[in-house]
Amino acid sequence: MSPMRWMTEATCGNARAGHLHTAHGIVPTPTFMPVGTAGTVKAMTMDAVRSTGAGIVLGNTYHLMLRPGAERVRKMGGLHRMMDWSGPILTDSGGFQVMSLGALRKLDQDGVTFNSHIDGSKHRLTPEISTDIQHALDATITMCFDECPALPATPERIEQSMQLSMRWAARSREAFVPRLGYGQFGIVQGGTERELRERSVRALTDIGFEGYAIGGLAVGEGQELMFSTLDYTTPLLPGTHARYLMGVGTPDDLLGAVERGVDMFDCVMPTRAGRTARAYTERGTLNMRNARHAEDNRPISPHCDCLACTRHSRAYLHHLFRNNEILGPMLLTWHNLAYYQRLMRTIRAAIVASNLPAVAAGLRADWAAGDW
Ligand SMILES: CNc1nc2cc3c(=O)[nH]c(N)nc3c(CC[C@H]3O[C@@H](OC)[C@H](OC)[C@@H]3OC)c2[nH]1
Ligand SMILES: [Zn+2]
Repeated sequence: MSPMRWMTEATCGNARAGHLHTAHGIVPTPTFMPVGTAGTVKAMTMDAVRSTGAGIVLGNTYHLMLRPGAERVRKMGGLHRMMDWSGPILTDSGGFQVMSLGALRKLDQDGVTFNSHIDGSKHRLTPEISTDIQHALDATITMCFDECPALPATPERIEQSMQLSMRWAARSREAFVPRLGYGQFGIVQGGTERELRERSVRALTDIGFEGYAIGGLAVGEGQELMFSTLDYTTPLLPGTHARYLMGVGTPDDLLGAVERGVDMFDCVMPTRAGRTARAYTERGTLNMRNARHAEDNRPISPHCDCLACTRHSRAYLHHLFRNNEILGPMLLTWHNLAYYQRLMRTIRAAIVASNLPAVAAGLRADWAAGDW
């Protein structure tokens, strides 16, 4: 087993197709990583997750340290064992959740003290504590402990926050226990300020990581500002390492970010939409609660091999959601994740065949065409 590394297979413009080699298997990129925040991809068995073709799933330090606790996960054999997932797991470092979930929190130069949103108990996260927790979880990919400032924010606030995150990145790297096939990703910060992004990339590449994430985006800045930030940030990152855009996004976001050189993604949209009756398809999204589906015997998508599309109809999904049946969110989450994985395979094949521009135009035309 060699150290974790990303290998290029093909490029098409700024887009890349490659493979991420890890201790828990090789993952084709571009890849979409289902969110498994508290050690479960909500409403999905891991057999269902595997059937969609997912390569990497996510866990989260913040949620798992509160419940069941990192020490208990370690005693139970680690997250892979508990989740029944032998593939790679990427865990976020918890900083983002503390800022967005933690009821009360106090940020200082050394770390964050916060009260659990579950029972109000007091906790602390620092670069060292977060890195140790991710090690106890046996995460294949560990994320640096960072601070993601809420936008809009003044350039001064973003500069202060980025500098703090870079100091925390160095401490996270110091605390990381290198193991063959395991890796740690640095997280680029700097908001939508070009000069700050450039300084953040330099700080992280001086430290050296197995991969690099672009953080601080998908926090309300909008797609145009996100894409323009990617336009000048991804080319600064080493071409030989995987690039991960955190918290993104819609199918249109994914396509545009792959075109700008991003390899890895995570987003709650397909799973959250699955629980709220929103279906993703090649022709845009559908609200399965809408009465127009009540007697529609067609599958959600004619191109989908998921259980909802091969065994059931739109009318049945409509019925399940109207009756608040548990099977509704199960089937629709499965379908949405299957759609996201199929979309990534389509995009990857286009890069390998060097015809991403034509395929991208076709995808965008279909999304705009509206339902069949
Ligand atoms: C939605 N927009 C969005 N922008 C983000 C930016 C950052 C960032 O700069 N630093 C860190 N550390 N995390 C970020 C995150 C959280 C991703 C996690 O959030 C969890 O999804 C709920 C999931 O945890 C399993 C995922 O794990 C990687 C972001 N999410
Ligand atoms: Zn389907």
